[in-house]
Amino acid sequence: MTMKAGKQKVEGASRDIEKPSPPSPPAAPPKFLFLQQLKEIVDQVPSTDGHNLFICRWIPVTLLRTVTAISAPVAVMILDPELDDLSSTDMTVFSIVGILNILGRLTPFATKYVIDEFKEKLQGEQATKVVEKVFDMQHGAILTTPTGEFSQILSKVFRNLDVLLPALYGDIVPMIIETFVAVIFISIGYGFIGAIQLSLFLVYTFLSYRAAKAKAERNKEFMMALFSEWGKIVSVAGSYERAHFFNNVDYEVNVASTSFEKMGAKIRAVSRGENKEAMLLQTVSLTVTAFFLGVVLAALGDEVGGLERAALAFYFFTYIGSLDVYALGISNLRTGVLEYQTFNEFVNRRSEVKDEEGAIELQVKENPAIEFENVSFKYGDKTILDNVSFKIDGGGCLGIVGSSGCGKSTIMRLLLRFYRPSNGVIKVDGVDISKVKADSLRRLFSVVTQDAALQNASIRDNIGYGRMGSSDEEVLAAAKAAELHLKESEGGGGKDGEGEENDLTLDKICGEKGAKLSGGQQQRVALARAMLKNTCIYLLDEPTTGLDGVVAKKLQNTLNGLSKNATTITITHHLEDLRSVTHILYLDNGKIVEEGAFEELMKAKGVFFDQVQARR
Ligand SMILES: Nc1ncnc2c1ncn2[C@@H]1O[C@H](COP(=O)(O)OP(=O)(O)OP(=O)(O)O)[C@@H](O)[C@H]1O
Repeated sequence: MTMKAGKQKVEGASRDIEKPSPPSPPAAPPKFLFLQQLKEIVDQVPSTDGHNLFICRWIPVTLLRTVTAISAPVAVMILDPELDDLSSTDMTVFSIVGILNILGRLTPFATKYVIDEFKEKLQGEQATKVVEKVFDMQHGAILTTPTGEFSQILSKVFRNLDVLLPALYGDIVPMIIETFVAVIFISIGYGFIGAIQLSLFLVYTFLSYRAAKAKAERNKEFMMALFSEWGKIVSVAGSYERAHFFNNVDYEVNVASTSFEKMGAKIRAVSRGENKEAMLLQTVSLTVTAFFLGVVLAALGDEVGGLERAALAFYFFTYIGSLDVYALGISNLRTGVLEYQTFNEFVNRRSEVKDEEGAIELQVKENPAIEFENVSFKYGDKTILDNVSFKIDGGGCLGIVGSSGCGKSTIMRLLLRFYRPSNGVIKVDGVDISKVKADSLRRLFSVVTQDAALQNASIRDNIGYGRMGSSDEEVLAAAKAAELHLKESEGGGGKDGEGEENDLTLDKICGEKGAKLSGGQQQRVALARAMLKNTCIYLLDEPTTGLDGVVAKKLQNTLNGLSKNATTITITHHLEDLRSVTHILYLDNGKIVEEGAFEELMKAKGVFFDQVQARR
């Protein structure tokens, strides 16, 4: 590969001065957000496997509940019986009403059973959607969220359906159906009483909703505190070695116990507030509703007989009992929707680098060229890359060096399109990467980063992750290429470094984040994974970190050999490793301050030369 001198810009002459954009005012919450979110949740239901069966079971159970609830007053209204002269028809109908009322007591259990079975399916589906959303999030947002906080958010949305579905399908919708059916019958039989019942129901619903909203807002406050405090508590597990290295066990315990205390204080504050407002509002409105219905019954005209009065009283008595459960359902629904909203706020920090409309598949026939044209990038207001331009011809090998934090890895992230440059264009094989499908772009890269990011699975699975469905022979060949000698490999293997025996096999479990392997072994598994993918662009960010000298040297030879078959970018602090690369960029403060081949830079006796000398 040859670097074209004319294309290389050491310093951009016409650099855009990027001013921080003024903070935008907070967006007003959309109107009827609750209903929108509820619709979003309910809309998911029909897509769920088993939905039709659920509806088939739920409808009869709900109808039974409605029929049961209104059976007594409707029977009396239709039959108009005389208390001291009951006919055999009256007796039969009243027996049926009695049986219905006994069955009616069982409907909450039946509803729960029907919902539970369906909920499991929906939870499974929703969990999948949740994880898909996570992979659609902003790179920075996901990386900077503590694991403990993240796990809380995920578990909350999963548990959320436990509350939400029974509230909606078990308490609220059946109560609304029951009320409207009852109001129709009672209006037919007693005129104004139906209208009064409907008005009281609507007012009660409104007040319960307000109480539920206040409670949910407080719960949200609690939830946010819980997420971040829980994140701190969970991080204690990861502090084991650090705490002992620095004799800071007391400090770590204190961090966790302070978080527990803060959570406890939040719980107390939330429940105190709840008692004061929400519960008071709900209790008062229930009492007022009961009182008015009582007054209405007492005010019925003389033409309404004792049996009718008793049937109506019985109905309103049980109805008021159901109202209490209904209010609890509203409260649970409001909380459930708010939790869903909180989760959405988290995952909706979507990647800004989505595929554009009409994005094309990037297809390359041979090793592609890579080009940065006047690329600038900021994290927030902080400029990380400032007008960077370079080009690697197809099959070329570029080394990127520079002080820590100068923006080397950022170049890699921009190339993989995790972020969008604030200025400039990045091209792969001559195509602007913002115009292509991200999947087709990423398919071209084999990546090794400083963090091996291993799964808690076998070495076979970890290497095989590079190309799913690979055979053991292919996995072993990749391991060998990465200087990871497994026992199953040809010639006995099982040797590390200068021939030290190891116990590595394909079945060896790597542990959480590779904890059961040494740092160097983790790094070689990560390399083998990339080598198994074996694509036309290799991105190597400190690929020999953590390796002993002999293995590092062998591996470096292998990596140097890669450049014959791929376009390669190597980021490293080991400057001597860059002797064979075709071109080196020296970055400082987001700018290219020196560039050229190794020997050219040594002759120039600039910063690169100083760094090489300092390391000798
Ligand atoms: N997600 C992020 N949000 C905000 N700033 C970030 C983020 N990631 C990195 N940075 C900042 O961007 C700058 C460049 O980071 P980058 O990882 O590119 O450095 P680097 O040159 O690869 O460093 P090193 O050699 O230490 O790996 C650093 O100052 C870092 O603090």
